[in-house]
Amino acid sequence: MDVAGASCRSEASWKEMSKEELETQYTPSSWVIRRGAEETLRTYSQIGNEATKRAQATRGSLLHIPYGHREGERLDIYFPEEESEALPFFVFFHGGYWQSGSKDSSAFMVSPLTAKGVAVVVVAYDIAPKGTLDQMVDQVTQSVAFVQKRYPCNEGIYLCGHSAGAHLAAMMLLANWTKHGVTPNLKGFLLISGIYDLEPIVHTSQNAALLMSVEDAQRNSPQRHLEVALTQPVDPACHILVIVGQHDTPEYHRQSREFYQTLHRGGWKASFEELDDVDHFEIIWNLTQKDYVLTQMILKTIFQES
Ligand SMILES: N[C@@H](CC(=O)c1ccccc1NC=O)C(=O)O
Repeated sequence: MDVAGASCRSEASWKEMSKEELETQYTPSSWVIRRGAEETLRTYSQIGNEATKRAQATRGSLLHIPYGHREGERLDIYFPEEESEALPFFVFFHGGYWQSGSKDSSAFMVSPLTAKGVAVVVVAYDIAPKGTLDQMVDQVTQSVAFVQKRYPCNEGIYLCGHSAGAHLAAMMLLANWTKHGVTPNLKGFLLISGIYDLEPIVHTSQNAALLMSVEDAQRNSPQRHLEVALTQPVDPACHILVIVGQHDTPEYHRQSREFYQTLHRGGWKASFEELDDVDHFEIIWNLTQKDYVLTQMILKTIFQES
């Protein structure tokens, strides 16, 4: 199958969907299989809250640290037992369609990662309606620059995001670091159940809070920019894992697959993983478990790379 043809066909496919179908495709909780949609969303918040409380009670941390001048520009850092500044830093951007979620309920992976000597940074950004997509992307860029400036001896910065947070992490592949006066030591990207082309979202109910125009969506779509990018502002040796759950929606599968293909064609060191038998929410809440396949993949990415 010729690749250009494939991407045209799939782009046409969301454009041809009814409003209802598009809405369902961009509602991950409609596709969960083990519990109802509401129970899933409740369980997700509950596990996130509990993991965060546990992380704060059991790990050395620096909480609510400003990385910029605005009130919402804060992050939490959780440390391994043995404190050092020469650590790998795993930086997490939460999901919630750029309009829900918070750092205070997103420290899912702190326990298993800090146990292996990784510092975990959980970033807050101004969600809609307070923040626009452009502002969120700028805030996330600032947060990464902040980590590099504060920990110049870090042993690598690994950016991870979930869903809307994976979009924000992916936008860092296009960031203009010179504007921020620092080049972060980016060693890996873990993009979990993400959205890389924002245009379909404009036509869903999610846009009531986001108020994106088609131009805003296009400007903030890494899928669009990387297809035509001439330069790679991040070291091309940096490993990018594009990950999707078996029970993510077909549109989320398409977006992840196409983003991976674009990275691969662009010469990035990218891989694609579909994780068995997990939905959009379990894929993250399972990160509380040290034996979960994705926890192990993250550790392998951090420790088996030169
Ligand atoms: N309203 C969405 C919620 C959702 O997509 C979501 C919720 C928490 C964390 C991430 C999410 N998805 C993308 O950012 C749903 O019901 O599936």
